[in-house]
Amino acid sequence: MPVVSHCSDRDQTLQSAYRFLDRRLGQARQSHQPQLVSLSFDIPPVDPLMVLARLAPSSDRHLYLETPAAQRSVVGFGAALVYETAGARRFAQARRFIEQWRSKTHRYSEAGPAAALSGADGPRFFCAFTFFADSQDGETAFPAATVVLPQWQLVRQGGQGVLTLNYLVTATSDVDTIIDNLANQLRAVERLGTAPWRDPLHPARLPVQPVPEAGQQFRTAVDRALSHMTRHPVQKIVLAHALDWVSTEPIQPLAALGRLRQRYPDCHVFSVGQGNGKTFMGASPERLLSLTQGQLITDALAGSAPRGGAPFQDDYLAQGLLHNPKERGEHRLVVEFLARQLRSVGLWPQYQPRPKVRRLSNIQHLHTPMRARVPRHIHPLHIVEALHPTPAVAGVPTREACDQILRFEDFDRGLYAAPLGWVGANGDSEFIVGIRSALVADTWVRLYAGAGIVAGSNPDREWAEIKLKLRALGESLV
Ligand SMILES: C=C(O[C@H]1C=CC=C(C(=O)O)[C@@H]1O)C(=O)O
Repeated sequence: MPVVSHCSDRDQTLQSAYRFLDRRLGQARQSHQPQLVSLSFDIPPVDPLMVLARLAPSSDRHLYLETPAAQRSVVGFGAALVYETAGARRFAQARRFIEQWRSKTHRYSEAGPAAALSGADGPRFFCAFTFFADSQDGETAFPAATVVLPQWQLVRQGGQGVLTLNYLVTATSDVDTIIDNLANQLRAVERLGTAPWRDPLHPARLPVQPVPEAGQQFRTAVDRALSHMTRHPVQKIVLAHALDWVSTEPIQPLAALGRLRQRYPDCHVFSVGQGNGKTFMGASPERLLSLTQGQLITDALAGSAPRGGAPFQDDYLAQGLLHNPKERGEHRLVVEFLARQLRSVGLWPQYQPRPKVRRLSNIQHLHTPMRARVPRHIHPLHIVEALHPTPAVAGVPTREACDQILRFEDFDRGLYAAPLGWVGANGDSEFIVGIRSALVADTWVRLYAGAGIVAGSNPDREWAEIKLKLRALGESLV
């Protein structure tokens, strides 16, 4: 994948981008094969929500992923390539699709050397997987595996921004039009400035949110799961609850994302949509995989306690969490699973023997970050496949726990608790687990929350945890 030229003056750059595209057009005509191009340019570090608000047509596919505390974001819209599949081989098929195109991409980069070094330029293949390999009832409208190479992709890392145009040049492509569109987009991005996006129409209101019903159904499911565990060798089942709710006014996904990133700056705020009016969004504390220049980090996150009203209460609850054998056991199952799965793909995970407490605005969790060096020949999706679903969202053993989830839950998980992220041109990659999430379609919303059930779990306390999670999300949506 050769990278061509670096020059500073924009007009000059557009001219050389023109010549570059014209050569690809010649190749497409000669070979009768479409040529995938990816052109990257330095831009100011624009706010990704501003991009979604001002530049992305609502009928376009999009993916947005931001970690506010790290000042890192990626947003993409439109589609140069789309691949959808389902079934047990979906990760392998997605991997093959990405590799087939990644190796053939013609790259042009006017982004500076820092962008190249940090992998901010070049194509990023966005991926969304559902929890189960085959969708259960189709109501969530997302295929079991989707790979999209967005037409427009904006990466922000600290004070640096890069715009990338991905485009499939065919024998009938018009290079003048492509360059005009590119020049317009670059101008539009520069006009956005770097001020943070604020929703002018829908400022945060008082927390009016859907009130979860009494939870009898969930508590009964917990009872049944506990009774199943006494009779079968299943150590943990993560049961989730879906709360459907119709608002009096349409939900504004952008305003909700703005509130989520303000309230959960340490989390990974995300949104994905296919341009059909349904948006899956949330703020997940759980990173499935972050791969930067061969260094992998994954989060073991399981075991929860509420936040206290004052620092001393917070510390008291955190100490209780750290010394609670049930919560520690639940956490240990995740650590052991991740370590085993990483080893199964040839990696050597490093981690501290004792978890830390990770505090979010509304809840605290036991957390063990795990690291490993990843050789170049191991594909990020190979690791994603080995790790999904972790016992933080499924249970132990995985297969049996998933069977019980299908028995006890009465809704399709869709993208909830499943891997969502991207694979970059240089092998870097990032995937989060889509928890603390909601599916939004105009006035309709489905909120998801789950809790790990192990021997000793108390149905009332698990329901309290579910309510806490649902309320936090519901408050951000309206
Ligand atoms: C499945 C969810 O959370 C998981 C992640 C962290 C802590 C969890 C817990 O303590 O139960 C859950 O395993 C969810 O929030 O929907």
